[in-house]
Amino acid sequence: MTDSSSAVLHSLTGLAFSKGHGTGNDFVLLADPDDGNPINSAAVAVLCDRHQGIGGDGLIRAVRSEHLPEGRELLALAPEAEWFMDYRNGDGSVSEMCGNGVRVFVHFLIAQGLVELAEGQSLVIGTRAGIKVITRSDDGYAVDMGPWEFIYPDQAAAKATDSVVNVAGLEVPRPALSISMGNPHTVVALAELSELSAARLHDAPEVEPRPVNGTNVEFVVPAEPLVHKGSGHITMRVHERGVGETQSCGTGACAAAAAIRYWAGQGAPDDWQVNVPGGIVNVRFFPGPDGREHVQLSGPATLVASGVIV
Ligand SMILES: N[C@@H](CCC[C@H](N)C(=O)O)C(=O)O
Repeated sequence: MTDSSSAVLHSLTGLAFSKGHGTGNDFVLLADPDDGNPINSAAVAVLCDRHQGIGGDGLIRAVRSEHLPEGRELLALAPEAEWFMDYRNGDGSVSEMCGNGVRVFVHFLIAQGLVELAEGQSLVIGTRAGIKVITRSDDGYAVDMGPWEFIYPDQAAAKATDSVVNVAGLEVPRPALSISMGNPHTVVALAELSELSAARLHDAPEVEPRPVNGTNVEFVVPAEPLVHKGSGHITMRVHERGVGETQSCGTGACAAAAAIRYWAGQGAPDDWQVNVPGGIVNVRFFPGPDGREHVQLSGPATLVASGVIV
């Protein structure tokens, strides 16, 4: 352990944490209702380190919205959004949104006794991508992720793709489509599962043009046939901004389904099953209460451990 990471860990002695995941996308979870332990990026990186810390793709701090400037803005719109998901990537960088994280966050709030939520009930929470409504079901949580958007709407409308991605393991650059789910994504469709396995996602793929704040990159293979029993089926791997390859990415699954559905054209289904290395998540497109098309993400949430930094 380096002197600096050991000093960072030492400064966190006594901090209680939990560890959880959603389809293998794993998080360190901290309950900090009154913002008594604001955490900096160095501490996040040490806690998320898989060899010298607890290990996780990201860190989620549960804090009351009233304590953060971005939370207070949301409270003005939705006073019921008491809890804010303060999400960081494993390298310490801040992201606007995490789709798997939001389910695990709500599961953690319930386990900590900070909220009560029975099956069929919904909770409104704050995130850096706005308020989200989460409904508990018998096997997990369904989240209204809000509308999806093209990052480059003019190019997407004109050419159906707007970017080019180079990744180790695949010989030629691939066309791609960049989609925002509150956070940025660039989706590449591949023809074969063998190509999906060949892609080497240890290092970040090169994306041109690169969205200003970077991007998460999804590689997707549509099933053959694409639609089975009324749902679209796709298989996905992802390289996450600020993390590397992960077992799953909820916002990435939404962006991937949106891109494949857009490319499939009229008649493409609203329901999608997205197979990721860590399991399955489901995506549904539906008319939102604001008149725009919204995306619902559903899947499991699991807590695996709790402990204290020594
Ligand atoms: N794994 C998350 C996305 C986490 C944030 C992402 N790495 C970013 O920087 O935008 C998900 O499940 O959505």
